[in-house]
Amino acid sequence: MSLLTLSGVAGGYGDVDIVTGINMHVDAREIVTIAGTNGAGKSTLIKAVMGYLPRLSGRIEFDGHDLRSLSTEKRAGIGISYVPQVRNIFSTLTVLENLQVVEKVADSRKRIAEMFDMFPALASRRRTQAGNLSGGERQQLAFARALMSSPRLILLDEPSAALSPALTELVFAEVRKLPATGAAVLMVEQRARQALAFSDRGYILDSGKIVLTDTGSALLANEKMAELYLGSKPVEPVQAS
Ligand SMILES: Nc1ncnc2c1ncn2[C@@H]1O[C@H](COP(=O)(O)OP(=O)(O)OP(=O)(O)O)[C@@H](O)[C@H]1O
Repeated sequence: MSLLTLSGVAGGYGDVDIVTGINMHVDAREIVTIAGTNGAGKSTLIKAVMGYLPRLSGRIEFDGHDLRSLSTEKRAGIGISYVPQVRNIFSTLTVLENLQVVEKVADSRKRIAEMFDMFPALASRRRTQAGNLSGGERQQLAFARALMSSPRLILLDEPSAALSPALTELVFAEVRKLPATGAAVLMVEQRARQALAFSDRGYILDSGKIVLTDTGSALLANEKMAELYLGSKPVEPVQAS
């Protein structure tokens, strides 16, 4: 049985459904990327899993729980963490305080020490106000906050948003480490080619519907679809002769 299963999910913010007929799953410790056109409903889909959609139909199950019967807080309590695209840290608090304020952590001091082991850049900046961190460090802090509760599923909404190519590499390297902590990852990413290269599987969304799903490598190998939905191939650097 999958860790997360969506069956016939539809929903939106007003009268009109933004996503429809969604069937998808995420297995334990998998990395799954949702890619697709702008406005296709990618972020809407992960908001549905966390309970942020005002209108929803269909079934969402997580580890045997019917998620729709649970509040967002209860979903967090059973092992789901969500890292939104913006406002995912408290800028006026220090790095350490950002970790200390995460609620419902069994042994907060121990877990903070583990987070500092996992993210050494944060350890050395523990007294720094989070608003003064670099973009990459902020994203690491957002991940560390999400990991404090030892989740089994982390929902990431565009972790590379607003980051330079170099910082994107760094943040993606951190994403790749998440399964080793026991968490599966369901991620929305604009830099879809890069993300699918290290994802176990992916779903391509167009106008609120899944149009294709396969392993990350198979989606990248499907040149026609990749060109259509994943943007142009990055230009290879020219070798000096
Ligand atoms: N809070 C909201 N209230 C009303 N409509 C919304 C809300 N959030 C998103 N939408 C609309 O839902 C549609 C899908 O948005 P969503 O953010 O899920 O798309 P996306 O695929 O993640 O897009 P992008 O790649 O451009 O971020 C868009 O038309 C958007 O305007």
